[in-house]
Formats: sequence, C-alpha cells, structure tokens
Amino acid sequence: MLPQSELTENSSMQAIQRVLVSLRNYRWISLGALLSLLLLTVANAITPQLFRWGIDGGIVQQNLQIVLYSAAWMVVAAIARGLFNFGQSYWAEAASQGVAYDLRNKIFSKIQNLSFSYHDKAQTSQLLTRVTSDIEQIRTFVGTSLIQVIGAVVTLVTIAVVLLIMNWRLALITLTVVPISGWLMARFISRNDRLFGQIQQQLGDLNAVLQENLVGIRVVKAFVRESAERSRYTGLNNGLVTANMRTIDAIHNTFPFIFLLSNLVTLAVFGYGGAQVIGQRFSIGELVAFNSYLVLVLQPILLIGFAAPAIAQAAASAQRVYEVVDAAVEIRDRTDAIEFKTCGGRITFENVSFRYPGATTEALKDVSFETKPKELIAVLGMTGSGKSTVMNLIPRFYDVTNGSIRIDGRDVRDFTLKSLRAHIGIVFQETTLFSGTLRENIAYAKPNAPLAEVIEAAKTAQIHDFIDGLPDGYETIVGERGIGLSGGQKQRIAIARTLLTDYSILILDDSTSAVDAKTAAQIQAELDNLMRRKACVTFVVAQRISTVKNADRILLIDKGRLVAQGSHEQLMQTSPLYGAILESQVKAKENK
Ligand SMILES: Nc1ncnc2c1ncn2[C@@H]1O[C@H](COP(=O)(O)OP(=O)(O)OP(=O)(O)O)[C@@H](O)[C@H]1O
Repeated sequence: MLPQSELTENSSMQAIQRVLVSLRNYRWISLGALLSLLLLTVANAITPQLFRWGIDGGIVQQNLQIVLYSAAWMVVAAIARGLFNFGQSYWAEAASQGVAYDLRNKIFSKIQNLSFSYHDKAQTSQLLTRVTSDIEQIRTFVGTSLIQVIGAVVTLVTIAVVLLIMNWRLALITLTVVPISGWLMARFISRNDRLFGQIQQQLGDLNAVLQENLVGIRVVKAFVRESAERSRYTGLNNGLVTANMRTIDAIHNTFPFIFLLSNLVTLAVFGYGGAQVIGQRFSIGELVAFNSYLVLVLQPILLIGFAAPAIAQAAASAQRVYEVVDAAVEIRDRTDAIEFKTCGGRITFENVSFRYPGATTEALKDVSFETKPKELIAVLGMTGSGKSTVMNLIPRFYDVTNGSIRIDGRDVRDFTLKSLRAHIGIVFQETTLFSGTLRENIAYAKPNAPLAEVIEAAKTAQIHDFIDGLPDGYETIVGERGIGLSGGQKQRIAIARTLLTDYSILILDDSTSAVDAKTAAQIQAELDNLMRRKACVTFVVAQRISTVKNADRILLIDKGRLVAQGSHEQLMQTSPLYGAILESQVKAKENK
C-alpha cells in the first residue's frame, strides 16, 4: 500500500491532469492562448538582439541610421509584445471561465444525483466550499498559473538556445541557476502539497460554523451562546490564518535562495563577460544583449516559483472537486430498468431489513406487510421506531439491506428512479420551501400548473384562506426557508405542493405535526376524499392516534419491527402497545 502522503500527491497530480484534459472542450481558445504566448516569446527574444544591433552596428560604428532603425524596430516589438500579451491573457482567462463553468455544472448535477446516504454523511458547507472556493482555485490555475508556467518553460528553452549560440561558456554559467531553482521548486511543492489541501478543508470547517450559525441564529440567541459561538469561529479562523502563514513561511524558505542565486549569476556574467569584452572575444553590444537575456532567464524561474503554490493549491482543490464528481451513486437505475406507469395498489414489504450506511444496528428488522388497492395505511409508533425509514424505502431513497419491496409484484429496484419517484407524492416531516412566490412553491413540481389547480391544492391543504388574505396573495414572496410563515403554514404549503403532483402513491410523513388538531382533522377529511380518488395507496405516518383512527389499517412499529397491524378497534383489543400509546395520549389531553 502507498503511504498516505504519496497517495495524496499522486491523486492530486492526477486531478490536475484531468483539469488539463478538460481543456479539450475549449481547444480553439486554448490554442489561441498558446499561439499568442509563442509569438510573445519570439517578440521578447528578438528585443535584446535589436539592442545588440543598435549598439554594435549603430553606436559603436557611429551610424545614426542603424540606431534609428533599431529603435523603430524596438517600437514594433514593444507593440507586438503588448498585443500578444493581451491575446494570451484574454484567451487563457476565457478558457479558465469555461473550465470553471463546466466544473460547477458537473458538481451541481452530481450533487443532485447523489443518494440520500451521501448527503447524510457530507457536510453542506464542505460541499459549498468545493463548488465555490475550490473551483475558483482551479480557475485561477487555468487562467493565470498554467499559462505562466508554459510561457516560462517556452521562454527558458528559447533563451537558453539563444544564449548557447551567443557564448556557450557564459551561457553555461548562467544556466546553472535553472536546475538548482527547479530542484528547490519541486521540493517546495512536494513538501507543501498536503498543507494546501488542509487549508481548503479548514476553510470548509470555518464555513460550516458560519452556516450553522446563520441557520440556527435563533437558537444561539435563545441560549445566549453568542460569545461561545464567536470564540468557536475565531478559533477556526485563527487555525486558517496559521495554516496560511505556514505556506507563507514555506515560500519564504525557498525564494530567498533563488533570488540569491540570480544575483550571483548576474555578478558572474558581469565579471566573466566583462573580461571577455576587454579581451575582445565578446562585443559590448553582445554583453548588453546577454545581460538583457539574463532577466528573461530569471523571470520565468521566478514566475514558476510564484505559480508553484497556486498550482499545488489548485491540485489539492481539483482533488476535492473530483472526489465529489466521482462519488459513487449508490441508488441508480438498473440497466434494464422499466418505466413505472400505473399503480394497482398492491405494495408488498417482504422480510425487509434495513441498516443505514455506517450504522451499527438495523433500523428495520424483518418487516412484512401487503397493502390492498385504495387502502389508507397509517403508520404509528414511538419516536425513533422506524416509521420514516419504512417510507424512505418505497421511493428508494435508500435500498433495503435484506428482503424486498414490490409494487404490484414488481421489485421497486426494477423501475427507473425517475418514473418511480414521479408517481410517489411525499410530504416530508421537515418542510423546505424555496425562495420565490407561494404560487411557485406550490407549483414546484409542475411549474406550468394553472392558478385554478394551485388554488384547489391549497384549499385541500387548508391554506387557501390564509394565502388569499395576504396583500399579494399567491404572489407573496417567501424567504429561502419560508421565513415569515409559521411551521404549520409551511407544512400545509408542502402538502399543497405534493397534492399538485401526478402521484399515485401518497406518503404523508408526520406532515401535520405542526398543525393544530382541528385543522389537521379538516385536512384529513378533505384528503380522504381526494386520496381515494387519486391515490392507489396512501400512507400516513402520525404520532397522534386521533389522526389515524379512520385509517383502513394501522401498522404499529416498535424498535424497527412491525409488531401489530389492524384497524383501530382491532388494535385496541389485541395490542398492549397500542393501548399504552392511546392511554398516554388521552391522559396528555386530559392533563391539558
Ligand atoms: N440518516 C440516518 N442515518 C443513520 N441512522 C438513521 C438515519 N435516519 C434515522 N436513523 C435511525 O433510524 C432509526 C429510525 O428512525 P426513523 O426516522 O425512521 O424513526 P421515526 O419512527 O420516523 O421517528 P420520529 O417519529 O421521531 O420521526 C432511529 O434510531 C434513527 O436514529
């Protein structure tokens, strides 16, 4: 097995290679950048020769015409340099925007496709950091560092050849700086690769605290934890600064050596070259040109040096981005998956056991039952008994660990996920609304639904009167998490949102928990009629026995097992647990 550091280095190098391969989509733009770069290098390389010509052929020979000619050509070279420089950075920037655009889209659609189990484990803020900061690092690499490094290498090679032709001894002295700096640079990158990955991780952690605080600011204030939260954030912020300072230290440990080397080489060229001029083996114009080239040798080395941390950082970022892009989608269509078209109403759980990924105990154990067409099934049990888990398995948010779930005799894993989920209307326990109008929220799955349909759904969910009473009615804007609405109002909008879909199996997961008992009973009465008409089977998960009394059948779940099933009356007689739950609820009511 590879040691961890080698593994990281290897995969971050592979990740950066993948970024380079992705430039294929922008090959003409990239070629434009490369061509501009080559022409820029040529214009750079010619300029010192013009100086040499102007000095040796013009100044030394006292020929004003040549001085003027060389000056004119220098102007042309300067204009060309400006143009090619602009072209190079413009095209490189354009390619980098393209790469970032593609990556953002790729990671976003991957996040959409990843299974519940991935999102259970992934920290939202870490994902956010990958989509924003990490992709920005990659973009900067493509737009700036990459072209700098290619430009530097091309310049180095070109200038090295020119120098060797001009004076090979002096050239060899000058070029010693290249391998030494190269070695220093490589050492710098390999030593600090992990540090850059760590910085991005720390940035993610910092964002996690920020995000938690933004979402939970009310809790923070209610528990007077502002200063504790502040010090938690400051602690992580300090950690980030310290890690960043460590990279700056690393840069400072490497770069002074390179500067020292470059100064020594300048001295050597001055001394040795000067002696050669005195000995008349080298003209003064050649020495001036040589000295100008020296800058062109040192500049690329320094550029590579400056680009190195950005490249190491981009490599770490690319690895983090591709980690998400490559994450396995656990729940996916089988190759021969079929469309789920109609529902006959027979849903079968056969010896279903389920363990959440990473959990040590089973959330469901050997659950078996079968529904009949048009049945209204209530699922009841103590908190944490596994009711939501039963519901999560029908739309395949998770796949069973053992046993099988069938709809009309067909395993749910045989259907395409899209068609299966499109036919299941589900109202979650926790309500999430999106930013936009109330109408847009209700018509979330059916954006083109006419207003009359939206109103009908809202009426069934007992929220129409409330919406109608608002100054902007259905066009009222709600915040990203529905700020400005009570928990019960949000739940009712979520119910309306589901009712508007083309569901044939309806799942209401504790969806009226925040609604008062009277309104819940009204919703239930309206729903009863609608459900019988539209749904082939309805599941209602509830804590309150009063809301499940009129169900055709009640499934009683306890510690992951289906312990009893039957009507309210049957269970009252046969199930001690049901009796106990009923008793506790009646008592609770009396105490009120
Ligand atoms: N994403 C998850 N990862 C790991 N374990 C989970 C996950 N979701 C639920 N569990 C565990 O599975 C068990 C059943 O949870 P479930 O949400 O199905 O209970 P529930 O009966 O719906 O509870 P409640 O009435 O409180 O909503 C619990 O012990 C819970 O801790």
